[in-house]
Amino acid sequence: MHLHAYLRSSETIINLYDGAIPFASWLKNYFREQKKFGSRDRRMVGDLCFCYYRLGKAFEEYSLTEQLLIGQALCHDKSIFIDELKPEWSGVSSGTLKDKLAFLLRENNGVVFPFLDEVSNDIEKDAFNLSHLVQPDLFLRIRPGKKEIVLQKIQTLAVSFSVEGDCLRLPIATKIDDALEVDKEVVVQDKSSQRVLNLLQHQTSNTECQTFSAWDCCAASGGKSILLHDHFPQVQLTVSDVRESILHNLKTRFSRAGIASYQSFVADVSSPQFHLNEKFDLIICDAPCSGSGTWGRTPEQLRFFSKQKIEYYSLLQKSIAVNAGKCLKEGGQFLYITCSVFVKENEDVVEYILQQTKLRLVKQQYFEGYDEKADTLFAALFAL
Ligand SMILES: C[S@@+](CC[C@H](N)C(=O)[O-])C[C@H]1O[C@@H](n2cnc3c(N)ncnc32)[C@H](O)[C@@H]1O
Repeated sequence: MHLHAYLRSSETIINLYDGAIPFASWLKNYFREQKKFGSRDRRMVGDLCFCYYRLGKAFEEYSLTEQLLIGQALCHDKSIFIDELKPEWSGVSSGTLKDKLAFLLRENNGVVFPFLDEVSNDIEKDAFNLSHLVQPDLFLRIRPGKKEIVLQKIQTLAVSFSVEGDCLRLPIATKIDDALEVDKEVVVQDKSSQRVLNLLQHQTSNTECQTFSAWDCCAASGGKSILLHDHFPQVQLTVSDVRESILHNLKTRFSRAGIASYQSFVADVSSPQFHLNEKFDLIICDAPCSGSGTWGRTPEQLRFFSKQKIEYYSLLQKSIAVNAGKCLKEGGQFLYITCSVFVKENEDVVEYILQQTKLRLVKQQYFEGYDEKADTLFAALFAL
């Protein structure tokens, strides 16, 4: 395909996509139906679209074609589109992101993240804003006892990688499924997500050899539960989620991960009718959220997320956290987690929990990923 044809195809796609499902899944389906795109075409068009979404609404007054080109200029050091169609911009390609933005935006203020006023003051806003122009990396967590075999296998992939403890960083498009046994040897888990239970570790050091009970009340497909199990294999685990279908995924993953002993149930923990007879030593409340700390991976959200939804999530998080908190044993710990950077979903929820329950705040912090091509998470540890 010709460069102009790539641009036209990307424009068609952007005009068709409505934000209802993640763009990556939508695009996969689109390409499956449109047989004319070869693998190079898919790569080129996909890249044009993703770089366009990374701009958020910062260049809205420009035409779609211009925005596609600006996306290339900002998100890549070198792009064939710039070399061929905008050679006058080539000079800025090697500058810093800030320089590039200043050159391309002229009068505009350089804000690609649309809700900076909602972002916590603990987040370095300039760096966070600019991070959306950079594609995050792929992170794997190496499971206990698997490091040697994983590192051997990873060499066969012939890709650049780095390892920090159990955290393996790879280029985003690395195909790992053929080389590694996902969930058995490694878990696909962002770097910040891998660190989030560290808040807990020193708190639970006295239970390290004893069994203790834990409830992951918004378990989804079990990312945090597998992490917890790997930190504390003696844990007596209970998992639940409002979606039965996601618990099926969890069961499949648990079976691959070798976790056989656990309880599971479906429950809407936000409901006023929610009640559980059991109490736990540890509750992990990885609440549904805007995901605003992960939009580097889903940049279409910079355009499609509506601000009213922040309030919706905040209310949901408050009711889930307060209801779940009632199931904590005296002396137990409650870990509230989101992958959001918004005050209303984090600090405000913490305040609400303190007002509405007997929980004490031990520590709260952001796990920042915006300087290192990773996600940003928030976690608050409470004790009773
Ligand atoms: C951020 S995800 C959890 C991710 C998971 N802990 C992990 O590490 O893979 C939030 C989960 O909360 C669930 N959820 C949403 N509303 C809920 C509710 N009212 N009660 C219980 N779970 C809920 C969603 O279905 C979703 O799977």
